[in-house]
Amino acid sequence: MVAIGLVDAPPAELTIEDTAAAVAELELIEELTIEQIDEDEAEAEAEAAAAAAKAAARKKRATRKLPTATKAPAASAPAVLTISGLAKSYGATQAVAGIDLEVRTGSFYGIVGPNGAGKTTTLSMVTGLLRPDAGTVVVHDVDVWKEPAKAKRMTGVLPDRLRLFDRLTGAQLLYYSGVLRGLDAQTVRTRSADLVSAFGLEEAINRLVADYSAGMTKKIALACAMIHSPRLLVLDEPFEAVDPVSAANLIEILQRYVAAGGTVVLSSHGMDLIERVCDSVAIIVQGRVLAAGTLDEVRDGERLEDRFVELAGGRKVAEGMEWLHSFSD
Ligand SMILES: Nc1ncnc2c1ncn2[C@@H]1O[C@H](COP(=O)(O)OP(=O)(O)OP(=O)(O)O)[C@@H](O)[C@H]1O
Repeated sequence: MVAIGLVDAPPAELTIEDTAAAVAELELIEELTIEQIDEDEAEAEAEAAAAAAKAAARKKRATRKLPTATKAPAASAPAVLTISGLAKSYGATQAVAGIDLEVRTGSFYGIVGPNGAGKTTTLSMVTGLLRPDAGTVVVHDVDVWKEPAKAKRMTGVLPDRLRLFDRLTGAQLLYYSGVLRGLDAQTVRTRSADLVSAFGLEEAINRLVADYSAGMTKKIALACAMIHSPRLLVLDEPFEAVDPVSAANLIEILQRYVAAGGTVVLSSHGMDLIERVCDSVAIIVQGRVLAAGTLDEVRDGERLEDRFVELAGGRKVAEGMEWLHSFSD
């Protein structure tokens, strides 16, 4: 092997073969260097393209017109619901790890969070269905866990796992819910008729609730939660399994209720829906509130979904699972 440096100043005894070998080696090195440069350039280009794409996405997000947020109640509006230091563990699982929230009268308040974030556990403690390990819940100056009966009269609840007396017909269930809340029979009948028509349950109302579809069950449960015209409605996933027309009806009913001074707290995975109807929102992740306030404060110039994904730890890149594409039949 001939040293490359010798090519520049070939000694007198250098043979033609040696010179040819040195030139070939030089050419090879040049080729490799060009390849390396090409690779580096490609890498730099890819990096620049990725940075440009990110910047463009950021610019697009910044210039994209966000859905207009509904006006939140004034900061001076009285609180209808105050949650302080709420915590709950199931054995070793800490479901709710010290939640503080304030919901003002006349607010349409959305609670969002990934699966298992602690939303249902929180709402169950708020509505007197699950005793907290620590913390307090106050509804209109009434401590839910000190005076549960009084607090429950002011609250309408749509729990997550619907446990209804489903061997009753829809009409019987509504009647039962009304009289249980202290309404007289005539008032229950009048309100039942309004609710049945608002939810489009006319055809089903005399059938057993056990035979209802998932969406119909949700609607009758919602009607039961509203029949005593509570000050506060706490609804866990109210739109899950509900068709778009019924959902639009329901939103209108809830918006009118809020406009008249009622307050709605609902959990949902539908970011667009929350953005469209709620004036305030809390993002709960791993049992803690990571952001809460008016919709504009929380989304901070981004879409709520982007903000949510950011706070919830970003998207996971799906790797592996190649077996899913091998189609075993
Ligand atoms: N009855 C229970 N026993 C034991 N662990 C529970 C129970 N209920 C909830 N958990 C746990 O508590 C955590 C919070 O659950 P929770 O149902 O409150 O979450 P979530 O935010 O409502 O979820 P999702 O969006 O999936 O409905 C999860 O880790 C869940 O596994």
